[in-house]
Order: sequence, then structure tokens, then C-alpha cells
Amino acid sequence: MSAETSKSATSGHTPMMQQYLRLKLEAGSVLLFYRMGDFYEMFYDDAEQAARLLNLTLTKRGTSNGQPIPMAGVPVHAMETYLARLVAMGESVAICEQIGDPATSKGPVERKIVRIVTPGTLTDETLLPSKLDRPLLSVFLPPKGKAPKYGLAWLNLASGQFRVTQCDKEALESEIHRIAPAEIVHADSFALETKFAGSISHTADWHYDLNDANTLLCQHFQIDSLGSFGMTDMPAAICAAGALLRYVERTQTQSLSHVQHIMVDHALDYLVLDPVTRKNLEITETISGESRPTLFSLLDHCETPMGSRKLRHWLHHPLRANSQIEARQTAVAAMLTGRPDGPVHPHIALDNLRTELNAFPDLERIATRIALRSVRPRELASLRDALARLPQLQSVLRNQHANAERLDVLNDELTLDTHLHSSLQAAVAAEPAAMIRDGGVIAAGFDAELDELRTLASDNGAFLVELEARERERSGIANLRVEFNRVHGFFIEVSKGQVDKVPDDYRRRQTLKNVERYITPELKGFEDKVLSARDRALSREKWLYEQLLDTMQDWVQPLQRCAQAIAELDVYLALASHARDNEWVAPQLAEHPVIDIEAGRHPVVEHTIEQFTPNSCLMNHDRRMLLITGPNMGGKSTYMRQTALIVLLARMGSFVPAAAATIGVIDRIFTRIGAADDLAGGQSTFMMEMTEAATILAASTPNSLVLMDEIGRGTSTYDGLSLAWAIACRLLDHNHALTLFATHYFEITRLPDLNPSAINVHLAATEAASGIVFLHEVQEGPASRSYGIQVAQRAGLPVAVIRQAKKELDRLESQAGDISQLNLFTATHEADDQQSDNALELTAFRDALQELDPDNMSPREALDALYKLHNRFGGES
Ligand SMILES: Nc1ncnc2c1ncn2[C@@H]1O[C@H](COP(=O)(O)OP(=O)(O)OP(=O)(O)O)[C@@H](O)[C@H]1O
Repeated sequence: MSAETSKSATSGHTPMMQQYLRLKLEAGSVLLFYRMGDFYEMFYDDAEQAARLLNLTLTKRGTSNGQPIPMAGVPVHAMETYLARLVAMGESVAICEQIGDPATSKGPVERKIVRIVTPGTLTDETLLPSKLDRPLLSVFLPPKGKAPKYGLAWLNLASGQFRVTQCDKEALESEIHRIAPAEIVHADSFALETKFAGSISHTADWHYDLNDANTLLCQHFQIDSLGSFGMTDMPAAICAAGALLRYVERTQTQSLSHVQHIMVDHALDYLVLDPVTRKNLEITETISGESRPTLFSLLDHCETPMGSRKLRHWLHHPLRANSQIEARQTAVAAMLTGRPDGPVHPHIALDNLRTELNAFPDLERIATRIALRSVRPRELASLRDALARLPQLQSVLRNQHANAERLDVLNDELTLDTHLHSSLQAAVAAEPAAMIRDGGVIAAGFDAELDELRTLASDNGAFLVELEARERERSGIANLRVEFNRVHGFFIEVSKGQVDKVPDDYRRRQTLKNVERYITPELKGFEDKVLSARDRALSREKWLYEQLLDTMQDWVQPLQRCAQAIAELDVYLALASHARDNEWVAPQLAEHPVIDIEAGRHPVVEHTIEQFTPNSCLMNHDRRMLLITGPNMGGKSTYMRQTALIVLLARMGSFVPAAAATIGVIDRIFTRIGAADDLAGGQSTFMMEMTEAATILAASTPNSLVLMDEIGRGTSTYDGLSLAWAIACRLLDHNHALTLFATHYFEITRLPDLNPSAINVHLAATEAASGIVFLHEVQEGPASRSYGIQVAQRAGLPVAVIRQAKKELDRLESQAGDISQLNLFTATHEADDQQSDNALELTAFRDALQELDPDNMSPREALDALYKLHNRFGGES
């Protein structure tokens, strides 16, 4: 809104509404919580929107252009709860407080927007999920340039971690899912194409100006050039980072001193997992969107929220470099084996470590809130208590766990200057009040002036006893009492029957049923002194608290480092405990693409069934594709997923559910699994299948692991079979990816005859008198039959249906003889390709003809059909 419009929008309103509209203009499209006494009120569209989202009563206040102004409000004390609900729905809220003094204000009290809460800029304990990071991502695409790269910058405000990267269009979606932001911000004029379902905000285009961004970032980090962060060649990322910083600065009232540097994230450091794969592998969310059972819920034995967040991050960021993985593996192993000559059994050492870690609060977020000066007294008390335990944690690590380089590094990072602990110990009361405004936060003995004021304010017992005795004497009222309550302050209480005896200087303060309460000039003088001492003590405490926060600013960074070290130790603890309790082993790492798993298990499924059958898997240069056949319910999907999960676990540094495993360098995991319609995205099952297959064919390399589950089943048998065949051939001959290819098309099991790096394996099953028995065992060679009807029988289809299906199967199988005579898929050279194409075409042509019903067609329909046939089969090739 321009200044002009703003003027016209505010004219004709009460001064308060004019003030509201001005602030609303400043807040922009976000909801404005406008403080009015004990409520935050919303007006106009905001009121209607909030009433709908929060189920509030919509009322009215005054009129505008003759129309009542809609109003809805939330009580101040419940504001956090409402904010949390709004933020969870992806809404942003500007909080406007009264900053003037109502007693001295002429017109409406002065008000100001003090902060803007957006889903991606949360730092409050009550609004943040403890085990989840909620980063804000800024995306930018330079308008010009030959092959412009997207610039991505994301900030996890609650921890201060600021990262940037650049990527091309193809990788954008995958990067967004890897970063998993709570909110994306981009320039007003930029049309971001993404399936991201969270909150999206816009900001002015000029915020993405390169020079401007450069200057802002250099100013914030107090550096001369972004070269020190390795960002000189990343103009798009610089623009994104500058706009991000500007956006976040606007939402916060405090300086972002805990955001100390930018890290360049190199996509090549991580194994690429596209969004579909993250979903299919159920890493942190099940396919149906639940939080368990997932790989994360299984492994999250972390004792601290920081640990859980790091574990989640690691699971989504498997690594490419073996050296980094080895360092993690060695740390897990050291925790598992304990110190050979250690004082306690390794199991006890692990439990001791767990007990130690359990005592730590969320240091990472406390450090941030210190920087933002929003830390609560009790958080400081818990920080103080935690710091006291650091030496004990270090000692358990040093004396009870085996040596590992990484553990030594982390142990060093746990060493904090003891001044931090001693100043908290001296300054913060043993059990402080929840809020500084309540007082009782600063420890006794820390500040002489505060102690004196507190004594003045509270040490009044002797005076009151003496006054009471004196007044009894003076008035002759034996049961007269001197009392105090929070509402009325000090008073002298006299029963109704005695009121005629009260001296003249008594002034009535309150009348109750049986008593009268009075104040005297002496008592009033005393009260003023006490209350003013109390007020002064409170403001002294506030001042001291601010001073304490000032001195703590220098400790924010060491605290962040210490928090990171604890988080990492916690992840090792979780991985080691899980490995110990479930007999997982350390995988060997190799520098070439290989997957060799002996007796592997599915980490999640092995807990959901009684007897899990372990299976081995060998894939290497000579065994690039495993063609997996077997009955429905035989365990094909489980086998494929367990292989991918073992690879992922191995590449993030964990032990794996197997008897032994060697996992080589893998650059990506692709999955084409399941047949969920993307109706929201406007894609049919088949279209989804083919889009995913196209991505795999375009991007998989000899180092990629590809999971293809029943590709082609979304269309007619012949189309599906032909596509599955062609895709398998392409993966084998062109991409050379390590592929697990599950299929019900038996024709495809002939592929190994043509390309020996394709290998047939099958999930075994046998037929017993009671029906089919699944062995869940992977054996070499193709399955001999599919058992589809037997599985259906077990599922409880009516006998008549099963009988008819069997008959139909017999008929089809006799026809299939004809197909094999057509020698569908027996050769790859061109002549044979041509022959198979002809055979496919002939069959398809026959199908199309059979679909026509000439007796019931109008001439027009017959002509249409002829054209269709001509278009489909009468072309040049
Ligand atoms: N190795 C195993 N040991 C024991 N049970 C298993 C094993 N693998 C799978 N199962 C069980 O078999 C069920 C079916 O497995 P899965 O979904 O992998 O079969 P599938 O062959 O992919 O079936 P479909 O072809 O119908 O998709 C699983 O839910 C699980 O309970």
C-alpha cells in the first residue's frame, strides 16, 4: 500500500484504528496481534482468518464506512499456545506491544511491532519441536546468465547454523527436500516451482541485489570479503544469503550475534537422495506421513534433543567420503567395546555415558537464546547444573571408553572455561523463578545492593510485631492485628464490635463482613518504604540479569561447540546401543561400487515380525542387476528396501543389520517403488512411474543404487512389459547402475542370457496342503511360477472367483505359448529388435482390432477408429 492509500485507508477512523492500520501496513500480509490490555486483538480480514483457523469468536468493534469492523482476540497469557497453532499451520504473526505508558499517553498508547514470528524463524522453546530443526530457506535464480544456477541459503536460527549452496534446476527439488525447511522465502517477482508444501514468503526483489547482499553479509560477519567463507564464486548463493539475513533481521528484535559464519554445503559431499527416495525409504516419516515406525524412530535412543536432531540430520545426509564414515564408525565401535583395561564392563560404560548425557538440557538452543537475550532464568539454572557435570562426562569418556580419534576431539570440545560455570553459580539462585519479572532469580550474596533492598522489603517482622503491640496498647483493642496482603498492602484489622475504640488517625481501607481494616500514617510510611524497596529490588534484579547476559555473550560460541560435541556423542551412544542390542555389525567400506551383504535384515521389519529370514545380497561390476522374481507377499520389496537401508546406514557411519557387509562408494540411491497416485500433483499412477523412471535413466551412474519395483505395472501388460524390458536394458547397457529390479514379468528373467551382468534371484515359496508357504529366502535363479492365485486364495477371495481365475489362467497360459513362439525378447541386435518390435506391434494391433465392435458403430465412429488405427500403426516406423 502506498503512503497515499495508507492515508486514505486510515482517514475516517478513530485514532486507535488509525494507529492499527498504520501498523498493519507495516506488518504486511502476516497476521497482526495488536495488544490491547490483556488481549491481542485482530481486526478485519485478520480477525476473520484467525477466527477460522483458531476457532475464535468473531465479534465487532466500531464501524468503518458504515460497516462493523470484525474483531477477534486471544488472551495475553494464552498467546504462546495460539502462536504455536498458527505457526504449525504455516502462518506468520507480527506481535505488536504497547510500549507507551497508558497513564501519560494522549490519544492511543504508543505501540510497536516488537517481533515477527514466522515458521522458519522460531527460537522460543514453546514454539519449537525439540527433535526437529526448522530452518528458513531463501532461494534465488539470477535472471540472466548462460546456465544460471539457483542460489540456496538456509539458516537454522535456533542453532545459528547458516549454510549456502548452488545447484541447477534438476537438483532444486531434491535440495529443498534435503534441507527440509519450515519456510521458504524468495523474491516477489520470482515464480518458484516446487512441490514444497510448507510456508512460502516473499520479499522485495532488491533484497536479492548482489552488491547489497555482499555488503550486508560482510557487515554482519565483520569481514572484508566473503572469500573467507569460500563464497566468492557463488553469486546466486550470496544474493540468497543476503536476502535471508535481511528477512531474519526484520523478524527479530535482537542482533543475530550467534550467527557467526556461513558454511558452504557441497552437494557432492553427500549421497543424493531425491524426494521420492527419502519418502519411500521411510527415513524420518512413514509413507503415510506418520513419525513411526521409521529408521529415525528406531535409532533414536538419544538422551538429548540435540542428539536426536543430529541423528535426523545424519540420516538425511549419508556421506560419500569413506574417511569421514570411518571416523564415525570407529567412534561407535569404541563406545561398544569399551576400554580393554577399563574399570567397568563395556555395557556398564555405555549405560554410564547414557546417564551422563541424560543430565544435559538443550545447550544448543539455550546458547541461541542467550545470544538473542530471550533466555529464561530456569534455563540458565539448568545450564549451570549441566556445566558442573561436564568434567564427569569427560572422565567417563576418557576412562571407560576405548580410544577413538573422533571421541578425543569431542572430549576436548567439552572443555569450557570454568568462569562460565562459576559466574552462573554465583549469579543465579538455586531454584530461580520462571520469569525475571517475578524476582527471586539472582542469588543471595551476589550483589550487596540487591541484598539490602531485599532485606528492606522482607525483613519487617520485628517492626510489625512491635507496631501491633503499640497499637493494642494505644487503642485498648486486645485482638487488633497488623496484617499484609498483596492486593491491599498493610492494614490494621479490628473486629466490628470494637470499631468505636479506633483512634482518630486510623483511615478506613476496607470493610468486610465482621471486620474493618485501617491504615495509619505510620503504617503507610512503612508500606511505601517496603513497596519501593520491593520495586527497586525487582528492577535491580532485571538490571543484573541484563548484565549477566552481557557477560555471557562471549560464551555463546564455545557453548555452541560444546553443544555440538554433546549431540555427536549422543548419536554415537544411540548407534552403539542399537548395534549392541540388535547384533548389528560394522560394515567394511570399499572405494569401488560394491554391495556385499551377508545375512542382511530389514532394520524396521525385523522388529515387527516374529522370525525374520536374513538374506544376502551381492552386487558388483559383474552382478550389476539383480532381477528379483517371486510370489506376491514373498518379500521382494522388503529385500530391496533392506538393501537400500543398509547402504544408507553404512554411509552415515552406523553399524548395519547383517552378519557382515561391504559397502562401496555410492553416489545416489534412486527408488521407483509403490504406486501412490499423485492426484494433488495431477499425475496418474502410470505417469508418476514413468516420470520417476525417466529421472533414474537420466541421472543414475555406475555408482548409483537403483530400486525398481514392478515398473510397468501401471499400464497394459504388453506396454508394461515392453517398457520394463527397455528400461532394464538401458540401466544395464547405458547407466551401468547397481540395480535391484523386482518384476512379475517372467519374460524379463531371460535378460541374463543377453547380458550376464544381470542375475536372476527369486524369493522362494512352496506349496503345502494348507496352501502356499513363503520362505522369504532369496535364492539364485528365476522363480518358477508366480503363485498369484494361491496368494489371493489366502487373502480370502470367494472359492468361485478363485476357480474361475484358475480357468482363465490356463487359457492365458496356453496363449502365452504363441507369444513365446514370437520369440519376443530373445536377442538384442537390431534385426532381432526389429523382429520383437514387429511381434509387439502385431499383438497390440490385434488387441486394438478386438476392441472394436463393427456391428454397433456409426459410420462416423468407424471412420474415427480407422484414423486412430492409422495414426497408431500406419506411421513410417
Ligand atoms: N525376510 C523376511 N523374513 C520374514 N518375513 C518377511 C521377510 N520379507 C518379507 N517378509 C514378510 O512378508 C510380507 C510381504 O513382503 P513384501 O511386501 O516385501 O512382499 P512383496 O514380494 O514385495 O509383495 P508384492 O509383490 O505383493 O508387493 C512383509 O510384510 C513381511 O511381513
